[in-house]
Amino acid sequence: MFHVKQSVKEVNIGLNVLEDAVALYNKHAERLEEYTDLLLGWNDKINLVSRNVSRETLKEHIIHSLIPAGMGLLKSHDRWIDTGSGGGLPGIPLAICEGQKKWILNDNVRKKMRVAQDIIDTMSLENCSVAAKSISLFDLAKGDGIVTKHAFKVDDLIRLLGKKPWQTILMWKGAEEALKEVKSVGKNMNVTLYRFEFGKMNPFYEGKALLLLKKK
Ligand SMILES: C[S@@+](CC[C@H](N)C(=O)[O-])C[C@H]1O[C@@H](n2cnc3c(N)ncnc32)[C@H](O)[C@@H]1O
Repeated sequence: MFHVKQSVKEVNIGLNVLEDAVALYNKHAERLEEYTDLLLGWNDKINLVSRNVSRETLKEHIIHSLIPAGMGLLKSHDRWIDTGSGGGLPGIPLAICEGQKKWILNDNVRKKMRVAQDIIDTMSLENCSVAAKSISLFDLAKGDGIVTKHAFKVDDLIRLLGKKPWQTILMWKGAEEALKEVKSVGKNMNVTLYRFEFGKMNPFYEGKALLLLKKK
């Protein structure tokens, strides 16, 4: 069968973007560290992030979650669904730092969403709620944007969304897997890959990227 290749706009993202995310972290450090404490406490009981994750690595995950805020990529929607959220990444850090927007954490594992709800209640995060079900069963509204960090293959997520009125999907992914996976998606969307080029001093980000899908 003849396949027309999905065209992908590739953009290299420099260190200034990481510096912006670190500055955003520092601005909200107290609340983000409160979240870190709660997540570390729960992670001993339920596997939310990798077992025995250090506080330092968790800080990297949180800064990683904040990167699109500094890039202005969240401006397009007032409500975002974080699907495959697990322990609340990237949704909870974004809800803390982007307080004027609404955030819904979604995961199909109920016990993870019970933890997320407990964190939301403990922190009184009023712009954040949970939906414990498969994203395929979530009632997506027309103006909703979707964020998802290392949770789905591109075509799986698009298949799970089916005929829902999605417009923007922002995925935290490995750059090469993203390029491979995006080949099989339809031509009815604009695709941009933002590669993190933060240098050897920041090995956590090596090979990582943000993939932005926008329906035409
Ligand atoms: C690898 S974890 C990623 C967690 C988090 N985003 C992070 O970066 O730490 C993937 C998550 O996707 C969830 N998941 C898998 N299929 C799903 C579906 N159909 N709907 C919602 N969540 C799903 C899993 O339960 C799991 O918690």
